[in-house]
Amino acid sequence: MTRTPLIAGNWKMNLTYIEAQALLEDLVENLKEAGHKADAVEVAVLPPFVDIRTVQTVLDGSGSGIAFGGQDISEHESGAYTGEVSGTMLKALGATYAAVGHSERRQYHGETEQVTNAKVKAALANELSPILCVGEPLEERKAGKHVEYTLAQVEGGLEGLSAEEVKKVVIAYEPVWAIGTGEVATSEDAQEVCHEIRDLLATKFGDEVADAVRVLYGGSVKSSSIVDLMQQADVDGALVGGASLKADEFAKIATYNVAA
Ligand SMILES: O=C[C@H](O)COP(=O)(O)O
Repeated sequence: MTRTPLIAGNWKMNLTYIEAQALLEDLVENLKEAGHKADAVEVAVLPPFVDIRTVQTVLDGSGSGIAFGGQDISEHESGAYTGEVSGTMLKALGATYAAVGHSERRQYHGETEQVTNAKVKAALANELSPILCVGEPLEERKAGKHVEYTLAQVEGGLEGLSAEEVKKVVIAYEPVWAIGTGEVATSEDAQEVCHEIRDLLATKFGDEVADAVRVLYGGSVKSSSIVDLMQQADVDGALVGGASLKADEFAKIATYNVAA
């Protein structure tokens, strides 16, 4: 099984819909100039909810093959949940992905393992691929417990899913200490944990599932670090924050495989 690499840009709480349109138009152009082949490396963006309609309009008919998704999804299907956005709403816009359990959601919005698991299920129920984010804070890494901590999050996020459902999930390993800090985990650090995640998937869901699931690395990824990361056997792409806000830099990351 050959996994198609995925380079996903998480815009976080940045860009008005007008800025989003300009960035995306630049990105489409930069990817074209850099020789991006959508069937070799998949590119996706995760805009703020209010930008998604604009993103859909720019991408529709652009021929870029860029996918998009939500940075979050409600665990509920519909109803009196003020401020929430449902899987049905995202799907209706043509979204492919929904990020779930990002460390910023866990940290600033108190999202528990149970909520994360319910959101993974809500995404799958709406034919969206969840990007399940996991990763340890600095204390856990210092204590040498980073693998244990991260695998517990993977198990929690996938609780109650069938093997067929797990195949549709993308897992993003994002050590919290490397997010937005400029501190990139070494490619060996990324490989160690991504490999353990794949091992866990094999044990729990079988080799076919472990072979199919894409495991990304996230945390201060830049064009200068992507090539080494992508050379690791179990790293299938990147979840990019800050660097996805610059069209030329993000296009460079997404075309790491194109000879200069
Ligand atoms: O979702 C993306 C990650 O939080 C990484 O963000 P960063 O590339 O700004 O460190």
